[in-house]
Amino acid sequence: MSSVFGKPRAGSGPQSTPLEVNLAILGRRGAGKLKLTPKALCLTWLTICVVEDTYSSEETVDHQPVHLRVMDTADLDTPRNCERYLNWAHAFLVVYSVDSRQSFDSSGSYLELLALHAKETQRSVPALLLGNKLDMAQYRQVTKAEGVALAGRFGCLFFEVSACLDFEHVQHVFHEAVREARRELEKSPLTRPLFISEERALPHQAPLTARHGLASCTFNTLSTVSLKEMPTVAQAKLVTVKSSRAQSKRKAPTLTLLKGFKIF
Ligand SMILES: Nc1nc2c(ncn2[C@@H]2O[C@H](COP(=O)(O)OP(=O)(O)OP(=O)(O)O)[C@@H](O)[C@H]2O)c(=O)[nH]1
Repeated sequence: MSSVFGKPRAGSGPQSTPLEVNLAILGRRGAGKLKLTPKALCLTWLTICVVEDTYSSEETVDHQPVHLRVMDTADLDTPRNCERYLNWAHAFLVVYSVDSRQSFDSSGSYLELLALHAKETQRSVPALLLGNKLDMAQYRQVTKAEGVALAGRFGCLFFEVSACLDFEHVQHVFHEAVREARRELEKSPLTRPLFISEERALPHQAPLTARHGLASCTFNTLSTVSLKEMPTVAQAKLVTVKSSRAQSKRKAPTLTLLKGFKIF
């Protein structure tokens, strides 16, 4: 095992600045995203939950300290309000459940969305396709070959795992995601600020829904709002943002956050 969750290893001294990696987990309801988050996998992991369902931890991957943030998104059946993760993540884990054809179909929509986003922004963000619930293989609705083929179509790595039973393999996948993100960051070292944008589409851009049949996604918000309008601390103000996870799970419609502060 190349690292210990939550415990920086000997050798990752304070002199080395951790690499910051944001990882978003996408997938249909019930695919196992929450189960896959290290919070669910390892109770000793030091998690800081500031934005609902975004977790962070100090990791060591290939002897390099990494500050890893994981966003467990909560779309219902199709991609929604995507800009909150499209512009935030350095890598994506697209998850389906091997015992659910519907979740596999949704993972195709997510990969399509990511490909469109990469095309529109001219920025490639790595994605990994993950077939979860391998322990349910006797109820398979999706073959491994189909997973391999879908991943091949979008040029992403593919894994089958069981979030319930195989912690080490899941951890390996997270580390692969970090490696993929690191490769991209080395090519283009501009790191994106963690920023919660208000859900507001600019009037001159048609939403993705209209153009590509995907649910309520706009690609433009952060690139125009956060990068140009990132306020100084003195200008920071309270804003209310929607949390789809809160809406779907905890029935709380909104979260109030301090806009302008680096959250972690
Ligand atoms: N057998 C099995 N069940 C799993 C596995 N991963 C998740 N589950 C179960 O599948 C159900 C859904 O898992 P979640 O992690 O909540 O799925 P989610 O994608 O976060 O779903 P939403 O929160 O609705 O978006 C739960 O009952 C989990 O216990 C797995 O690897 N094997």
